[in-house]
Amino acid sequence: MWRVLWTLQAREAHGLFRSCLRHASGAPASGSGTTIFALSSGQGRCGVAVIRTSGPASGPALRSLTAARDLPPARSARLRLLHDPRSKEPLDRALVLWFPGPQSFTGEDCAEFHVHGGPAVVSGVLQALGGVPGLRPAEAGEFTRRAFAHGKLSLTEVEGLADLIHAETEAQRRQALRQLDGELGQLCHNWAETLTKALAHVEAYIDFGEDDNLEENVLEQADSAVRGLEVALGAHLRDARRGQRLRSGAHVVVAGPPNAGKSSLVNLLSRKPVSIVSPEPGTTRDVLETPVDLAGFPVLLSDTAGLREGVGPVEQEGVRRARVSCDFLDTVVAHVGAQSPNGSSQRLLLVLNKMDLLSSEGTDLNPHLPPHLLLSCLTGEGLDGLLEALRKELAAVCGDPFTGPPLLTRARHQHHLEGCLDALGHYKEARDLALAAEALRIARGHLTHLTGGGGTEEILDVIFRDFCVGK
Ligand SMILES: Nc1nc2c(ncn2[C@@H]2O[C@H](COP(=O)(O)OP(=O)(O)OP(=O)(O)O)[C@@H](O)[C@H]2O)c(=O)[nH]1
Repeated sequence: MWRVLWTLQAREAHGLFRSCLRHASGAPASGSGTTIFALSSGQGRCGVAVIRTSGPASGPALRSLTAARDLPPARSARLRLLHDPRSKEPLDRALVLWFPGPQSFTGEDCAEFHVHGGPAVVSGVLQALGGVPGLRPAEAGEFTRRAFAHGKLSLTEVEGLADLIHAETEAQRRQALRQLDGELGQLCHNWAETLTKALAHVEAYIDFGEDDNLEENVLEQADSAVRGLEVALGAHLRDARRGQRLRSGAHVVVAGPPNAGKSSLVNLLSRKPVSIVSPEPGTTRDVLETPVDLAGFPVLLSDTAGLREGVGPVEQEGVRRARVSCDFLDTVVAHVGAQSPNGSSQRLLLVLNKMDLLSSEGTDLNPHLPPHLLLSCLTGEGLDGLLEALRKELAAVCGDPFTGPPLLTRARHQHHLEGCLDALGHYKEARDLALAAEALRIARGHLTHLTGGGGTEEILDVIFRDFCVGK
């Protein structure tokens, strides 16, 4: 009796999860409603431009522009002459594709027109589509929103897709792709299933506590599942800000004494003349920031004024700003020169520049220096070693998207995991089983919300705002 009860609950939970996904955006669950169209490739002159449609009038639109009675075979490219259905004006010779729903990106009937990428061709085809009854231009992110509404993507996958479109470095791309592949969503789904089982155990005990047919130790099994989940959530929350840093970029500050070669290093790492380099000490007076891709990680690199005392008010202000930069959270400080920057509690890489000026025996190096790297900005010697050391520091600060577990990439994820953990705490403290079961339901609700179930319109609006028209 107990096993049957559990199976039903697990199925119900799964069905509920899928229907929450469908209803979360308020969009229709089937291919009814309007048909949208947009240029899905980038703006501007290009070899090939892709125009997509999604919705029930996709088939009629495709037939109309190709002046054909039949649609091309599903998911197979065909070369067709496109016409404006109203003026009969030929527009282009293009590849067309037909994706009948639900086996399409959005889950609806979709068509694609791969046209030559000249602005006149693109605008001609868009105008022709605008003249087909039932079609209207798509809004930003509307294709993806429809995919979400039809359960084709979970919310974490939608976020992964948005991140992939915006990814500028290899590590960002890797993290986004993993999220788009559903790793984070799957993890949450597994955790939610663990809670569904634990909840089923508790409810079974409430209903059939004294029943001989009830499996033994059901409450202990629920307790042990909750303990395991607490450990797993705790581990992810300890890493919580890494994934967010990987999305937004880590901060690397180059600090040190005047004339050490800080600006030379910033220019070398960013491969552009960001800062003025001069033999005169005290050249850099302010904090100069530039975004760079360091070993695949997105980084905001800061050049700073040389740290020294007894200088005029302007340079003193520069020194103060340099120290403030070093004190930012999540900062890696590449300190060029022999002393540690005062007051910095951040991760520190000590780099000794101008190694080309050292004697070949290295006898002019202080033997009591802490661990350091040698570099010459002039010759480039030691640069590979510095980049590798920075890669390791950044992987520690941002998480490693190549080998590590799926990262939490948004404050929203952190919020729901904290809420889930909090509810598990209430479960343990609950004085009766009904309250314990309710705490498990709340905990599971947080995980469901994380992947998009029961999401509110406002959250969806924020997430879909990241998309461009045509995606
Ligand atoms: N020989 C040698 N000279 C270097 C090297 N790196 C930088 N320099 C020179 O050192 C001088 C100072 O370089 P900067 O990069 O302006 O030094 P800085 O630390 O930014 O200086 P401040 O603005 O005073 O803080 C310049 O003349 C550079 O050409 C190096 O590796 N070897």
